[in-house]
Amino acid sequence: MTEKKAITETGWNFDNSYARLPKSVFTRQDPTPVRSPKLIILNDPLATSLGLNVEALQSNDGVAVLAGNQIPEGALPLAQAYAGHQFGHFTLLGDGRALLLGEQITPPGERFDIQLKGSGRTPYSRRGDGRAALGPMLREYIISEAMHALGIATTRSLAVVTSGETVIRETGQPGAILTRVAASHLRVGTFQYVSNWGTAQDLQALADYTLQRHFPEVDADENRYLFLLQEVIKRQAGLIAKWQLVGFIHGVMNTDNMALSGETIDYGPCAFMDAYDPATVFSSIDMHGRYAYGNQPPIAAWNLARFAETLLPLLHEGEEQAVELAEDAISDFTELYHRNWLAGMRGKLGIFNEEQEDESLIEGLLNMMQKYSADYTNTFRALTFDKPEDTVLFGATEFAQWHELWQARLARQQEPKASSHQLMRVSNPALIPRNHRVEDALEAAVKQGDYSVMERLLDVLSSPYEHSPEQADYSTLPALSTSPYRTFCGT
Ligand SMILES: Nc1ncnc2c1ncn2[C@@H]1O[C@H](COP(=O)(O)OP(=O)(O)OP(=O)(O)O)[C@@H](O)[C@H]1O
Repeated sequence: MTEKKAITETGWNFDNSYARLPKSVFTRQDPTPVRSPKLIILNDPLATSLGLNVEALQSNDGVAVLAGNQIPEGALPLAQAYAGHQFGHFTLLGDGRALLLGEQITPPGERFDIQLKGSGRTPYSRRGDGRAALGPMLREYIISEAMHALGIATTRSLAVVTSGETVIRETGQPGAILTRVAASHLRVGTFQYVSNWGTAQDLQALADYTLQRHFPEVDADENRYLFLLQEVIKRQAGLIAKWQLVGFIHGVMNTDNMALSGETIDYGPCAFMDAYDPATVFSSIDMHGRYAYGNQPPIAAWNLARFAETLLPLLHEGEEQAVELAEDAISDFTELYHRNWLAGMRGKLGIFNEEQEDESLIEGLLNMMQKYSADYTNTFRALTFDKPEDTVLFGATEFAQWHELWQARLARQQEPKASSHQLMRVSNPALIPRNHRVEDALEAAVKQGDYSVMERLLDVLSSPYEHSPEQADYSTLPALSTSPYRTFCGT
């Protein structure tokens, strides 16, 4: 299927399978060249794993590709069409400031989307300028790479280049382009677009493409499209559980930001929770807490129901039967999610086997953490190292009781204490990208052109489970502030 392409010195080896889909799902569009591209950061390990040559990528020609000023051989830039429910309201969207160059075929034959974000206007730009500012692109770079290091499926960041141009947001900001790497950029919103504006054939072609790309193991004898729905549900159940387990708040779980691959996508207003509180919201535009930490699982189910709706004509020719199949699949999400979450929580508490009361043990801890505003990450870390005195819970009567119950629970399993400790070490990160640390890194980078703060932060975030003394500084909490931390849809 993959055409043979000449491999350039940089190692780019493009195919563009998306361009073989019906024309209604994309528009061919070249990037708009920028004035003077400058490489700010390059992800060397990721580049190498993609089969790219780091030195060649850093050369003028290499950077020109990352800026959209040159199109490498075999690439066929295009803007993807998609729609989406944004805060519940259905809207026509599409890549308004991003272009898919194609898929890099790595030496072992894997396929990854290479997308430039901030590469100029497209037919889907609406009133936008098609550009991105340096701060939000570096923020996406930092947090997506931190998520990857935490072991959470995510789009990756290959590079950020500045454009030498100013973009106007509230003030003038340095313009930048992020190179995003993804298993694909197929979203729930891609299906919503085709379901609304494409033909039945377009929808089937898109579903077949998605199956081939992400679920090639589909059995010829089964209902392929039901399988697609069930597999997407499974991946999301696993993904959202992982978000909850590390306290990640996506912030803008619109249907256009749910990737069918099961990767986390769109790092605009996301942030990690400090003190445990299910009502935590960081996004400045999320007035009613639709995307609060505790709402993420039901919102994922809601988004998946929108996905299922698009598949109805493919699930069964009878409408009633199709709806029944879709409803059954969607109703599995809650149970699947819960199973993933519970398994992860057991790991965070060093528990290997299953007991009926585990859930109430976990809830007991979370309730106390909420009551005393205990830091989510640091509480689990303190328990990992058996240092309850490091938490604000220490001293509370209910904590002493809970601790006793927990210790008794650990004593009831066969595994020795050392094994529990080891399980907790690999289940509880010492480090998350703390909001104040990310802000400090961005401020130094954008305001002073000093990238050293960000580089050091990226370095420690690359091994979040290491629990080394050198990292200790990065797990301290921000100074108390009267105004809560706020994020903005990154532009
Ligand atoms: N400056 C801009 N110019 C044109 N379109 C834009 C601009 N900023 C955002 N958009 C478009 O608005 C929509 C919502 O934006 P949002 O910030 O959620 O996405 P994004 O961060 O640009 O993209 P992605 O979801 O791919 O990470 C998207 O369709 C996006 O392409």
